[in-house]
Amino acid sequence: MLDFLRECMRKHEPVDIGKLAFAVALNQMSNTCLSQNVTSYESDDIGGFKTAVKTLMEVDGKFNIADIFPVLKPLDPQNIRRQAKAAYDWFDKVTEGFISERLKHRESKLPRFGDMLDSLLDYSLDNEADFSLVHIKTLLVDLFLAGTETSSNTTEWAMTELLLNPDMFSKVREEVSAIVGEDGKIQEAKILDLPYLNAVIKETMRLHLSVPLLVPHKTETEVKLGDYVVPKNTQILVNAWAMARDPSYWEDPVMFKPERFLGNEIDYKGQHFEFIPFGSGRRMCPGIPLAHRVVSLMVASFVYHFEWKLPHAREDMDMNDIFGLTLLRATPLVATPLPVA
Ligand code: HEM
Repeated sequence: MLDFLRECMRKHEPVDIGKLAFAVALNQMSNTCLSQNVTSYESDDIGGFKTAVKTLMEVDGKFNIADIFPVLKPLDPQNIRRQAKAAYDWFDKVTEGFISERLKHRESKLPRFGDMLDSLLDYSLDNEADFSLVHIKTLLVDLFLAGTETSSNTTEWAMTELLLNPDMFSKVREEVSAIVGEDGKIQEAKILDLPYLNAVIKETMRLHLSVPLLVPHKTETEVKLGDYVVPKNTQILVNAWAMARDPSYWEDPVMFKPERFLGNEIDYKGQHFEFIPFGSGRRMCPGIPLAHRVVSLMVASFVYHFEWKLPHAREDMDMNDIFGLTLLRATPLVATPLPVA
């Protein structure tokens, strides 16, 4: 990532920060699962991944009239099922390719990668009836979907706020400088110990909640909640976005103020219900440690290694978002990296 940004700096080329963060988050995930990069920033549409993820986040977040009138289901009047199917088919094909490539590699008796895919295949060999290649494929697709746009989107919003607030940008840089080793590299192991950076990430997740209504849940039994009785099989949407802006919990709720997270214990691990960007309870996000690390490292790297020039005045920054399962910036954040003075 840094080499690419230095090249852009040399050529005075602007960078689509969200797209770059998406490519980095995707490769980070593919390296964990498959020990390989699956894309690069230059590749068109991030090798097809970006469109597939975007389509699924858009259609999964749409109000589907067929949920209210099931008789309409076969007609798919909003084209939701057809679009989702095309994107899932694309993902299935790509993921099947990764798995069959690995199976060939294992047959050839070359050294193992020892990564997540190898572990899943080992487990599947011993438990084929319960855990087949289809399960592995589904799990990989889930991880690629759940762990890419969420992380890149949070990074893009954090950078948007920092570029709009130069004092905050400088504070983050100053803090990160303290954990740069003699080789000039940010020491990853120390990245989570930076209180101000941490506060910036939390405040970004509060104000620009990546998954505003969390993932839809369904009651397995009838549930009593206060004075309400929720029948079995009801679809539940939790408006975490509204909770994170509720003025009875937050002072100046629509202002970006990382300081609100300094000197207190409020975090996103599902115990502070006014702030649940990763959900809460049994089905909350299992990717929190990874997400926190990846987003922190990207933001720290962008801020520490470069100055950034926007193509417009700060006041002209478009702060609108597009609603879907994830809350994306309506206008991609584009800026040109410059050398640090
Ligand atoms: C900033 C980044 C991320 C955000 C904001 C985020 C947010 C969420 C949210 C809100 C949910 C639904 C929770 C609920 O409905 O109660 C979820 C589920 C999930 N997330 Fe994340 N996530 C992020 C990154 C990741 C990463 C990096 C991974 C992969 C390692 C991941 C894997 C998952 C999975 C597998 C689920 C489904 C869990 C289940 O249904 O049991 N997420 N995430």
